Amino acid sequence: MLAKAVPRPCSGAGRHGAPAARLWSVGVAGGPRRGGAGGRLVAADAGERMTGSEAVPVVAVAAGKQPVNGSAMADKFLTMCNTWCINIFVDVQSSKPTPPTWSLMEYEQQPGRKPCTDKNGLGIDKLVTSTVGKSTNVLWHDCPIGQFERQELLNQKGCVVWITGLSGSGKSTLACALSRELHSRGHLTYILDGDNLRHGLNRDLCFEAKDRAENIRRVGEVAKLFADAGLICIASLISPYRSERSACRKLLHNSTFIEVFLNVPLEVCEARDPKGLYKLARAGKIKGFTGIDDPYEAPSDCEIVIQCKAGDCATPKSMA
Ligand SMILES: Nc1ncnc2c1ncn2[C@@H]1O[C@H](COP(=O)(O)OS(=O)(=O)O)[C@@H](OP(=O)(O)O)[C@H]1O
Ligand SMILES: Nc1ncnc2c1ncn2[C@@H]1O[C@H](COP(=O)(O)OP(=O)(O)O)[C@@H](O)[C@H]1O
Repeated sequence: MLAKAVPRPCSGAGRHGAPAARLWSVGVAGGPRRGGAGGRLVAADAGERMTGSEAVPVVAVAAGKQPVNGSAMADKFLTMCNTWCINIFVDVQSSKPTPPTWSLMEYEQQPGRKPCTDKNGLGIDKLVTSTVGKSTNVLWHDCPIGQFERQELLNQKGCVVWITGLSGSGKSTLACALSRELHSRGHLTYILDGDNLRHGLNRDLCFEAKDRAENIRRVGEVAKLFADAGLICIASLISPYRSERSACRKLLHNSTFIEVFLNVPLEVCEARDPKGLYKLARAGKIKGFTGIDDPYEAPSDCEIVIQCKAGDCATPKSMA
């Protein structure tokens, strides 16, 4: 269990006699991998400044204008970072009776990274924001618990298995079989099924080319998050366009995107037609149906091809 926050002076308090600012330093229990504060929580009104070099490695810098509760802040970070040290410096005008609420500006956790200090040495850096797509002034917030730690916890490597193929080719069936197989071997998986996602996240999209492209892009981004979470993410959607599939691949590290082409001829899919959609498409009641009057670009360089001809189709279990 994590220790409750016990306010007490931090290690650097009183050494420098810097008068202008009050400082809140919160040290969180050091962990085995990264070294740190020595396994004890310290949440202290230090009474004066302390520089990063005096403390355990500085990993966070914070500043703000509202009142803060040091213990709550420490608790919050204990929850977040219970495996190694995190120090948070909040600069306070000494005239104010209570320290301010912090707002995380920047943190660093990698050895050798430059500590966050401003020219006054208050441990406050300039905000570095960027423009990403249509979002301006956005800042990436990181957390010391990353993919590596999650993967260690789960004892597996996060990755994406991307199943592409015509409607009726067996994508969902294969995704379920694979999930079941991996689950039985103790692996955590999650399926992102095109049809299912169109009931929620992608309900605003239709089957026009630009909407399909957006559909694939979103699923790629979500799949990336699941892989980052340490899961084996199985994405199963038609994803008919090569360029969009390739863009999804680029979102992930090498070898963590496994593209599986369920190569089932249109005639076989059409003969199966479990939802009667091919029939409707042939009757002109569904426009732009993949394989009928909308393109499917077969992968040319995917990791796995599962060939399935009429009357010669492996069982989903053996495919998995
Ligand atoms: N016009 C058209 N073309 C193809 N498919 C259609 C269409 N309209 C509806 N459906 C149903 O939607 C499912 C495909 O959704 P996806 O999100 O996988 O498609 S895509 O990747 O955006 O192309 C697909 O599910 P699956 O049969 O599981 O592939 C169909 O049930
Ligand atoms: N390996 C297989 N062999 C024979 N039939 C299959 C196989 N995989 C799936 N099917 C059948 O094909 C139909 C379409 O499967 P489904 O998984 O819904 O495809 P998709 O998700 O690509 O539309 C279903 O009726 C399913 O039972």
